[in-house]
Amino acid sequence: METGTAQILDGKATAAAIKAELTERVAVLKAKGVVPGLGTILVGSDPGSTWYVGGKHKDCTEVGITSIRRDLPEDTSQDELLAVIRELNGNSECTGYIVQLPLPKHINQDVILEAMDPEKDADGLHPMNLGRLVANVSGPMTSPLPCTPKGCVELLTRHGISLKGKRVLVVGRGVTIGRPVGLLLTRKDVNATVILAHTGTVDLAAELRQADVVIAAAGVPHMIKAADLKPGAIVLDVGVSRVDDGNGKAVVTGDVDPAAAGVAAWISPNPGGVGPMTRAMLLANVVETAERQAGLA
Ligand SMILES: Nc1nc2c(c(=O)[nH]1)N[C@@H](CN(C=O)c1ccc(C(=O)N[C@@H](CCC(=O)O)C(=O)O)cc1)CN2
Repeated sequence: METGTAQILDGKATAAAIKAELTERVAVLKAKGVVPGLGTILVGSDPGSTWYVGGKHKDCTEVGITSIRRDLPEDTSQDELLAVIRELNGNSECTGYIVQLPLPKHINQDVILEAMDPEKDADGLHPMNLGRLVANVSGPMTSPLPCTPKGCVELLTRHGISLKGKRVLVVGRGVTIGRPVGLLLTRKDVNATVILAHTGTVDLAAELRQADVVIAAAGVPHMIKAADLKPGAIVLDVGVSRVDDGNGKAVVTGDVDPAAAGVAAWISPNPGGVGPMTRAMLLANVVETAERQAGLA
């Protein structure tokens, strides 16, 4: 098998270019007296979630968006969290906000997401906004899209890759990635044919062999091997796991074995692929919402 041929879907460089564009759009908004503000709610002190939230605030500073942080202890009750949600729903400095996921097990994620003001949902995960994605097959989207699915499409588009007529296999049916990415890719502006595989899929190997594009979002380290792929496939490695590097240090690992680069035509590295795009798309959602609120979009 030939090795090392895949071209890289460089999320880091693409996200940097998007952030530069957003910085200009934020300046236009501010000149019109509109100050976009992102709120974050973090419950607990999981190191990954703490790092992601810190990154969101750093990104906001970089592009000129105000940010508001609500960090709560692990034992915060569902009612206490709902009170913070109500506070941000009514906070005029916060034009959009997110609740960092996953939440501790004693809190019902569905109840929390549903309590958010859908017009302030910067993650596109409120059931109203997910419903808008289900309902809207071809018109312009005027509600926020979940950040990782939106980042996948943007990463491909900015590398000149069209999914029209392509057979896309999504591995993973989670609410933040797998399910919404399937909806996004089957809209008429993308026109892909999507197969959504999950733990109940009987013959994943057969599906992988036929897929022109694989979006791996299962969260199982290196589950997709080079030999599983159709030669020339486009591979987006979205899964994030932290594994021991053998010296007691936790390192980020994707769902795709790095040797897959020898078979794929395009591959997103992990880290450095879809992760930075997720961060950039959150900023894009905040800016787009502020532009709509100001009648500029
Ligand atoms: N409310 C939300 N919660 C979660 C989301 C989300 O979109 N909204 N997605 C993930 C976490 N996440 C953002 O919140 C996120 C994940 C990964 C990255 C990223 O840039 N990863 C780096 C590697 C980082 C590392 O070393 O740990 C990369 O891929 O290069 C950014 C954001 C779950 N929760």
